[in-house]
Amino acid sequence: MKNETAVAFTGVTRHFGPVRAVDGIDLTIRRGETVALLGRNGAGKSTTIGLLLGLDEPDGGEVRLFDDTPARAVAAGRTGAMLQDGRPVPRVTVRELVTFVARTYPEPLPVAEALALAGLTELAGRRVDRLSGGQVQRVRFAVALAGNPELIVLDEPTAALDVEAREAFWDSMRGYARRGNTVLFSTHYLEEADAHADRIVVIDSGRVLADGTGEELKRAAGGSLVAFDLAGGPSEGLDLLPGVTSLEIRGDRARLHTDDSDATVRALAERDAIRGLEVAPVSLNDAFLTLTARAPGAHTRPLETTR
Ligand SMILES: Nc1ncnc2c1ncn2[C@@H]1O[C@H](COP(=O)(O)OP(=O)(O)OP(=O)(O)O)[C@@H](O)[C@H]1O
Repeated sequence: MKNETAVAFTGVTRHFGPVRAVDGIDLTIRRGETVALLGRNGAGKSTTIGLLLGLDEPDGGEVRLFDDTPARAVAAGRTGAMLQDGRPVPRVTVRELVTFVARTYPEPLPVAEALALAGLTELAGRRVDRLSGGQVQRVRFAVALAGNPELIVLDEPTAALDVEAREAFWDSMRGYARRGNTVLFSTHYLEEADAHADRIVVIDSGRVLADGTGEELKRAAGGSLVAFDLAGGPSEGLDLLPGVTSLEIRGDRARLHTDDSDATVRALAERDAIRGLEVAPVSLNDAFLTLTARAPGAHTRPLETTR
């Protein structure tokens, strides 16, 4: 039977002196999934990606790509990558560059197809050093696709792109994913992770804090936010109301995180504490902050590992 696992991290660690850049990561990505690696600066995303691509070796644990070593999977063209480095662009045309790279792989994608997937057909004859930032990023995407990889790894692919270029980029990425391929991308942008990934893996301090869909993450971080005016009333006991997971008082306004907003609102109504009542689902932004705020030093259990 065909192995359904594209990426497998088992107990992977990578320390740089006292810095635990990757601190015991277990992660499995199935073929065909689009996964976002979400974390703030220094969370360990790039180190994780470097280990995944065999650019660096773990101190402990094991990384497997398609049940093989990362180095062999990359050399065979099964994995393509777009990393953060800003190499100077050569004075060749887009088509020449992609053709050159494609020839280094055993079973490359036809160049016209790589160009089309990256949205570069019209720009194929243009010199690479005469392109805009967004266009250069698409060239880098085409280069990553050249070997016809089953898995593509993108380290903050849309950093420094404007909204339009970003949308164009994600369109290309989805086109590639729709062919049944696997995508792993890292980002600081919560909205991007939610909009473009089937699954979000939140990492902080080199550990997986949460793993699930955007919806699951929001639920795990406390499903809804219920806010109301205290209007001089007491705040004691609010944190003990049904469903409430945390309480925050800002001036005269109370904000309750709850995983059962109906029960919380009923209890507030009984206390006659519903002035200026507002009930909203937790935004992914709030969920992310809640998750990472729990992080410092603590060995937080992954909140949702359902696969
Ligand atoms: N070669 C290295 N030598 C020493 N420390 C390193 C090295 N590479 C990474 N680190 C440290 O490991 C931690 C994780 O870094 P990493 O680059 O993986 O984070 P990141 O999540 O990719 O951050 P960013 O979003 O800023 O790119 C950081 O504290 C970083 O300073």
